[in-house]
Amino acid sequence: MKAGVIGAGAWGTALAQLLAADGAHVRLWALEPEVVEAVNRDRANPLYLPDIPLNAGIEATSDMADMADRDLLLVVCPAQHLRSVVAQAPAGVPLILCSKGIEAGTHLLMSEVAAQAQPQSPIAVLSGPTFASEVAKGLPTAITLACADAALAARIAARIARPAFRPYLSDDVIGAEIGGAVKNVLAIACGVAEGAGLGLNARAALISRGFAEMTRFGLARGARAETLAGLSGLGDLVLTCSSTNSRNFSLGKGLGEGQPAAALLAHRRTVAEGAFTAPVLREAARASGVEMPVVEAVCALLEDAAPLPQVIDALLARPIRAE
Ligand SMILES: NC(=O)c1ccc[n+]([C@@H]2O[C@H](COP(=O)([O-])OP(=O)(O)OC[C@H]3O[C@@H](n4cnc5c(N)ncnc54)[C@H](O)[C@@H]3O)[C@@H](O)[C@H]2O)c1
Ligand SMILES: O=P(O)(O)OC[C@H](O)CO
Repeated sequence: MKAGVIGAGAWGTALAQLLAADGAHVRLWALEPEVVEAVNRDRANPLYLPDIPLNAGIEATSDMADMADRDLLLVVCPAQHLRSVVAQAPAGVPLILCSKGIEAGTHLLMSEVAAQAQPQSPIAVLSGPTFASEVAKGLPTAITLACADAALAARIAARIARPAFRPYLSDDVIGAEIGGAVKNVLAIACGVAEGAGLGLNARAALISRGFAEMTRFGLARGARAETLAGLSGLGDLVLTCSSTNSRNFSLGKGLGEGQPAAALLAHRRTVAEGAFTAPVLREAARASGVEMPVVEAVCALLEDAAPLPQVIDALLARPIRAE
């Protein structure tokens, strides 16, 4: 299968590197002409994945028409741009969605957005605990590959699996997507706990109670509990809530240190998806009557709606209830 990767940020570049590791030709679509030039001329992407020499089989382009001969397209743009990006992709080619988020306004998951933007294209989702730089360096990684069509999932798995990159198959596309979207918001919360010096007990509480929120929301949207407890849910939650390698965790750390959200978000080149997902998730959860107090707290901090001590007090003062 001839693979194309749409989006040359950290994750798209790392996936292109993975796919080209065996000498295969991989075409990488980048928005920025300087990224195309750097990949083709210098075998590097200093803007988004610095210090990683890229494989010779990666050919960058900024022309989406160059993706027309691909058998498989990995879509790796920020979630809020996925609709417009997928609409430009060639029709009918299987799309593997790697973005993590929920679309603002529609509350749709990426697979639902892609199905509207490219109704002829089969869809799969690739999601799990995967820091781009580690995958690009060939460090061991396991990930969920979710697809309603088991035969297509097997074909994709055969194309993307490597000795140190191990996909686990699932037919629960919605569950895989909800885990990836919600964990980014919870990682902001854990970053806040770190930045504010609240301690590791607080972080563990946020991970566990955050996971309860993810599960409530996921079940309400038709996800399966075992998917949420797998790589794309709990696995990614644990990864992203424990390291400043996570952009979402780092954003939260800044908030916890008292820096204003607007300053932290202004002029960012890289994407902290949780900042975009949080208000959409709050809206979607409220609309379906799902309680998500940690998500509500993250929104309050991102919107500068209340000072940090007040947000923490409000979380701690919630009524005692059964776990
Ligand atoms: N970085 C990771 O480790 C990682 C791992 C798994 C999943 N993801 C997900 O992959 C997606 C992409 O993240 P990333 O880390 O590769 O990005 P990044 O933060 O490294 O780079 C930002 C990307 O956004 C693109 N972009 C900016 N404006 C755009 C527009 N108008 N239209 C299309 N693209 C635009 C840029 O070209 C660039 O590719 C996100 O949803 C993220 O959650 C990232
Ligand atoms: O840097 P983050 O917070 O966007 O996390 C990257 C990946 O989603 C981790 O799986």
